[in-house]
Amino acid sequence: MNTHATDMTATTTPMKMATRDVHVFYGKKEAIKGVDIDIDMDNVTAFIGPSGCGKSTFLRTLNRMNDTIPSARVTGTITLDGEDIYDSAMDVVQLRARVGMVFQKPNPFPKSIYDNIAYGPRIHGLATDKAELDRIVEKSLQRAGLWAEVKDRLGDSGTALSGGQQQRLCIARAIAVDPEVILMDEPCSALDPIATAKIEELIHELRGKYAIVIVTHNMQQAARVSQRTAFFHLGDMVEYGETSELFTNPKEEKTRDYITGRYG
Ligand SMILES: Nc1ncnc2c1ncn2[C@@H]1O[C@H](COP(=O)(O)OP(=O)(O)OP(=O)(O)O)[C@@H](O)[C@H]1O
Repeated sequence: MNTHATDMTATTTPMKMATRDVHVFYGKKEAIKGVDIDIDMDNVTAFIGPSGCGKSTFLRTLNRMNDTIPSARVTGTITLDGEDIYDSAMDVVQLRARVGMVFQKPNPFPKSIYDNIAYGPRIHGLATDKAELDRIVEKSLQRAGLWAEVKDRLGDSGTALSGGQQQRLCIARAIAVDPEVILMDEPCSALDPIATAKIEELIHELRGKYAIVIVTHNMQQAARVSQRTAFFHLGDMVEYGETSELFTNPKEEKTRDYITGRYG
């Protein structure tokens, strides 16, 4: 149990995901050491902390992406709307549609822009005909702020777009299967400042429609895009609370050291 975590239970916003005593091991190495966190629908949650502290590892537990790493083992409980996502009855493909993910490096499929978006709805049977699929593609690209730029070239390859556009395409692809949660693992680290600003703006617009969790190295970015921040250090979640509070009045010394740059 992490005794330092800020008590967020006093808030009235609905909890979408909750983790209790979550540990992650890579072989014998313990990368996450008992994390309890509640993630609500209405806020963007940022995970910050020094390199190697376990932010990405913990993020990946939230949609069982760690299942793809043979040495990784997760213990503890993680729920989505109260349902245990590690239960053997959980359909992992379905789970990853409900809890979508956007990676550090934009990774569009080597397919057309249209097919990048249509892929998920097709395999999940979300559209009954072509017109409906067209509507999903348009709506997803609209939501990701990309429609105006690509509407006349939907047949072009997704990989021919700029890096920032590719990342918005990946966000649109996640949105297309109607997720409840979107996990973003340093989504701007490969982007220039203008493309980064567009993604940050997009995160603002998506807030409330999806529960959003973002891992970022960049504290200014966490301060700009999130309302809740969790600070990780050496596999522990040291502090979790309102972003404005955590950055101006941290409760833990380790958090203070990190945000004031005293921690290398
Ligand atoms: N696939 C893996 N196999 C073994 N160890 C791993 C693996 N992935 C991560 N680790 C280790 O787990 C720890 C946490 O790594 P993780 O990538 O989650 O940290 P992070 O905070 O996201 O770091 P960064 O900010 O540098 O991306 C590190 O010690 C890392 O070396």
